[in-house]
Amino acid sequence: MKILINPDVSTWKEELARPVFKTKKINRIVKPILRKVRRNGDKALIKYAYEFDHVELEDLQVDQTEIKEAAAALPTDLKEAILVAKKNIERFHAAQAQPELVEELMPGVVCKRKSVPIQRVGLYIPGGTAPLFSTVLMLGIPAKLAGCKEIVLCTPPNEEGKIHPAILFTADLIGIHKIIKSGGAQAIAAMTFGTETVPQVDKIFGPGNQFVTAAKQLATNFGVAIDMPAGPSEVLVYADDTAVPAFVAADLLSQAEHGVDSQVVLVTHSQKFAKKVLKEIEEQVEQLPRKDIAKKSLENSVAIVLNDLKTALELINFYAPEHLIISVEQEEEAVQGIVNAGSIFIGKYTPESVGDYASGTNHTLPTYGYARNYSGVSLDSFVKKITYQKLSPEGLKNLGPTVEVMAREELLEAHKNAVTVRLNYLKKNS
Ligand SMILES: NC(=O)c1ccc[n+]([C@@H]2O[C@H](COP(=O)([O-])OP(=O)(O)OC[C@H]3O[C@@H](n4cnc5c(N)ncnc54)[C@H](O)[C@@H]3O)[C@@H](O)[C@H]2O)c1
Ligand SMILES: N[C@H](CO)Cc1c[nH]c[nH+]1
Ligand SMILES: [Zn+2]
Repeated sequence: MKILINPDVSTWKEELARPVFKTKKINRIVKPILRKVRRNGDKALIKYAYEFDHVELEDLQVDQTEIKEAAAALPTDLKEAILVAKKNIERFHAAQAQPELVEELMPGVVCKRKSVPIQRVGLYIPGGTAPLFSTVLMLGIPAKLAGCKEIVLCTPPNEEGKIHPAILFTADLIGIHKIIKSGGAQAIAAMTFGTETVPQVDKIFGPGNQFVTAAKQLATNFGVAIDMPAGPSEVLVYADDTAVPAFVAADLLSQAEHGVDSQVVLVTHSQKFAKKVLKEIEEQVEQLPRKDIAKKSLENSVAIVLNDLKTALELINFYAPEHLIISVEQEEEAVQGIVNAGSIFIGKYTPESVGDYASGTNHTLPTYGYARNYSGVSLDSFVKKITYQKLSPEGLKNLGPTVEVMAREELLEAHKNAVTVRLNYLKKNS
């Protein structure tokens, strides 16, 4: 991890570039996968499980016995932890529900807006290098709260053709019963087109590696919606001398261990502090089971020393991190100055990992700088908002002339007539 001192604004883009494969290169791999799954359905999923997950699958769907065995295999403390996390996530997401909106805008003109669940949703749970059962909570809970009718979950199997028991236990706890042993771009393709075993869905959710993220983006060409591009994890820590270097190092490593393509950034005001953090990282990383992954992603990472809060805020908003930790004396000013971030962790006692698991917020968040224009997953992501309007005869008399004039000016006579025939009818019959 290199240290940069007051880099010029013109260099920020290059210095903070995320370590991504070129879209063209990734699409060359992913497009044929989509095509083959569309054409060959389950057969293609089985073939790709062999090629990428090194397993010969007989059945793609997890059966009830596997789910029961999973519950029995989990230690009690883990089950209890999952229940605590579930409670917080459920409460925070249930509180996001918006009541039906009704407004009478003119006498007799009533408009409404109501949230309606997206009927068929697909949840992708990463499982390549770590079994992210916490993501089952993050996606399954809002899907259930929203009232989605059909929920399918896809996740890659291990080399024995099994899914991690914590994923199965959590899915069962939430009430998701269609669990498919398929990962990567092929799983996204299956939920996009449907196969013999995997139902076609209306919207696909979930983070994943670059193949998954690219497949999700391509899937939108085939009528399916996606939550957002949620790719390799990242964190930016903004810390001054009041922060604890050991805490900051631990936070940076917590996201660096996700994948070799993760990126972590430290923004601070003194080179001395940056050096202390780097020294801590060097020591702490050696203790990690995933140190090889973490070390690789540290190569993509950077510590930036900037003179003042204003420049720091400019850089953070430019980078638009997935996760932002703020551990500085001018905490409130810093928090208020942020306009681009997926989720913000405030103060030295708020590690990013609480949000990953159990604080209640959602951990499926926009990466690659998409925090500039996307929100993280929430209850809202699982609903559509339908609007309604109803006019009484009085309402039509009040509003009709306005519409007639506007339609006339747009040269759309049929639009105007739809109002005029009714107004004439009302005149004749009143
Ligand atoms: N942004 C977020 O909210 C968020 C949340 C959790 C995790 N993540 C990220 O999710 C990612 C999880 O990645 P992962 O790899 O561990 O699991 P994954 O489940 O996303 O991907 C594993 C699958 O990738 C496919 N694959 C692997 N190599 C391939 C190749 N060469 N060609 C084609 N397909 C290939 C295989 O099908 C495999 O099953 C990490 O990058 C992590 O940072 C992000
Ligand atoms: N940090 C990831 C989101 O970028 C989520 C996660 C799951 N488990 C641990 N972390
Ligand atoms: Zn994490």
